[in-house]
Amino acid sequence: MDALKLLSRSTKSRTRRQNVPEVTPSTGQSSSPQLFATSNSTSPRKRKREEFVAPSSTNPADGIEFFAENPIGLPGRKATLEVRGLDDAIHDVSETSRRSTVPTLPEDDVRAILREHKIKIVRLNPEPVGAHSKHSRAGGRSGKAAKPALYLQPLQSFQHLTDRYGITRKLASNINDQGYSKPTEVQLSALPVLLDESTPIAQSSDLLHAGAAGAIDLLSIAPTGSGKTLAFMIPILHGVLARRKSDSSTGGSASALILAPTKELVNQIVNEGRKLAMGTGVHVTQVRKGMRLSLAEDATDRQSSTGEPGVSTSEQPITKADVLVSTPGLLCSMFGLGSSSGKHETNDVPENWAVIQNISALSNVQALALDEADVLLDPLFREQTLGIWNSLSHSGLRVSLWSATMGSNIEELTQSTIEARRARLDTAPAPLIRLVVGLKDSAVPNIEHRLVYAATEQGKLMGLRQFLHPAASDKSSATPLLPPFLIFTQTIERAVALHSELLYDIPAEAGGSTRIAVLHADLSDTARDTIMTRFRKGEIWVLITTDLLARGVDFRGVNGVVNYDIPTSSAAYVHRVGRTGRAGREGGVAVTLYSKEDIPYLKHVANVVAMAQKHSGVVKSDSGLQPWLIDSLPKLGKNDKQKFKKRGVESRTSRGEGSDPKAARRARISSKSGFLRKTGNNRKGAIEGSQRRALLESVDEAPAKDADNVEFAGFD
Ligand SMILES: Nc1ncnc2c1ncn2[C@@H]1O[C@H](COP(=O)(O)OP(=O)(O)OP(=O)(O)O)[C@@H](O)[C@H]1O
Repeated sequence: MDALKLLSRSTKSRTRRQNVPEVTPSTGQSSSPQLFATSNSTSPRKRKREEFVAPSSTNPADGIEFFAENPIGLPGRKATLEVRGLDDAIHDVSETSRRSTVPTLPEDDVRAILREHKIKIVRLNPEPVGAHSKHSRAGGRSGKAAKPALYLQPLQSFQHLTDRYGITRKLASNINDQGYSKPTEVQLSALPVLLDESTPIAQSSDLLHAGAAGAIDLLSIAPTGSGKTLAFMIPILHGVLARRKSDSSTGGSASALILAPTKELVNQIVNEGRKLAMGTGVHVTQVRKGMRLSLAEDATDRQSSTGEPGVSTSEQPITKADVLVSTPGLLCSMFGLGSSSGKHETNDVPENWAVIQNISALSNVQALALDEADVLLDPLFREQTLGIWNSLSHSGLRVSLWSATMGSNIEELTQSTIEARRARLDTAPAPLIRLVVGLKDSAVPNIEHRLVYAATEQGKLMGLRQFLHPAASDKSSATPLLPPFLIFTQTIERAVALHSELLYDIPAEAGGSTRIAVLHADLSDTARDTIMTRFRKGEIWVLITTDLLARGVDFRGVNGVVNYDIPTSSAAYVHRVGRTGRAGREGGVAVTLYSKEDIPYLKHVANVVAMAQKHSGVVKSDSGLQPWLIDSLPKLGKNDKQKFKKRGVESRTSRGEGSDPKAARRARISSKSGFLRKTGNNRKGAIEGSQRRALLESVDEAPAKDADNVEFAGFD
């Protein structure tokens, strides 16, 4: 059954659909956006009859009832909590009466909920001894001692955002309008950490000393597609509104900054932010070249004398921005931040950076969120990201880092950056919290992984074509790879080559070559935007790309991901395949094609797949991952691993063409075999040779033929 033909069918042809599921991941909503809620969660301990019964003891099969309100009600609590929270004017409600509407769960229940959802929260930096003395230190890097877990009240329902955390009515109704009914794991745990001013950590002595209860720094590691954007966007918008209310003098200048590694992701964050901020008066602004920003009032005088770039001048219109969203590169070029020392490879704070200059337009930034933080702090972006971070001069700056994968080196770098900045600015320490949802560095459990051995490059191409046009005789029980899907290659050149190979594979009646596109960093911004829009609209069915789209980009309806070239690290695999199976949707398929050349590098992928299968409890016979395979795959040494992470399979790069031209030729994406290519080249050479000869002969004859007609042009 050809899935592409099937998609292009008109209403007349309704035959033979038996192989294709009626409901694919691209259609409709998932039943639950939560990844780890089990169907038979029970109350963690027996209770006395009159005692408050935690929602976790209700039948979770009832979906959202898992977090249903206490039906019995305790004295002073409302028995039921309708959606009325969204209609109440929150600011009229006193703190006490607000809190009284939301039951507080006993610690045992909190533990049970966090355990069930596989959430672990710890404080990384120890609480300073004698925090009341002005210069007490936060303790720098964490010691090796085990960190005790923190058990904070989870966000049981989005309605509690107003009732418990004082989110404005408009912001709450915007969340409601997005159709989010139940918080995902990262939301139910991170939102209270970031919003609640009454938690034990928020009340810790160092924070009270800083006069900033509720302010913490956060490292959040949660699976792909688990709703991290909402988890950092709500506190950011809430913070902007709260600051506006308490201090109108800095109005108009950005008080929050979100950094993300790619333009596509920045675009997406801005869209999400704008939907949430609608009607609140908060401006979520994407940084663009040549943009002029307004300043915090206290910085205006300074700026007018220095003529700092990127900020407002009398000739330029000012762009209003409360929340700025940007890639690090764009922001650096806007403010002329940079270094002459080349890429920053170590984990230290860049002392020699041309940094540590105060940027007036960013002097009011009090919240910094790093989305895909491990990439932003990877050597490629590290210098720019740390430069921006260190240039934010507000003493109350709080930072949150978000990703599905984060190594211990990123944790250490975060801690040392926070500590160095604190020492430089002489600010009070704040708790640094680490929140982990699920298993660190693992793929989401709700997608089906397949490893397919294709022997050679041509085998990979044939394998891919098989997915595009599965034979009618293929009775395999495997979930078919239905469009729309993404194909990842190692380099831009390979993406372009694969695109031209597959361009005419989709039948004309299905839309032909318009259904397939390639997206990479060499395209213009407009072309990239157009392709993204067409893919989101469903006009493009197969999108070939590089790792540019591996991170953060949310295409709700993507049914599958094909790793045409093997990803260069386990984190890269986790993120690539995480483009499907988002928000708990079932049915996404991740196929990794590998050739003989890939075998030395396959182990990291095989390990992630094995782990995902173990945790989902589903091992399909056609997954291509037999236990013997994992055992027999070679393990890469540290140096080779780093080299592979940086360059990928060398024969697929331009460097490989120089070092091993034969291997590079073999690695070329082409459906023709080496023999056919050689014969073709010989024939082409012969034709060119005969054309050249014919041309020479005609040139020799020409003067004789045309001698009579030629004008005399004088002697040279
Ligand atoms: N509470 C919720 N209920 C249902 N859907 C949600 C909820 N929160 C977020 N989503 C949806 O989940 C999808 C993934 O969200 P998001 O892009 O924020 O994930 P992410 O964790 O940032 O993923 P990645 O690690 O790939 O960047 C989006 O389509 C979003 O609209």
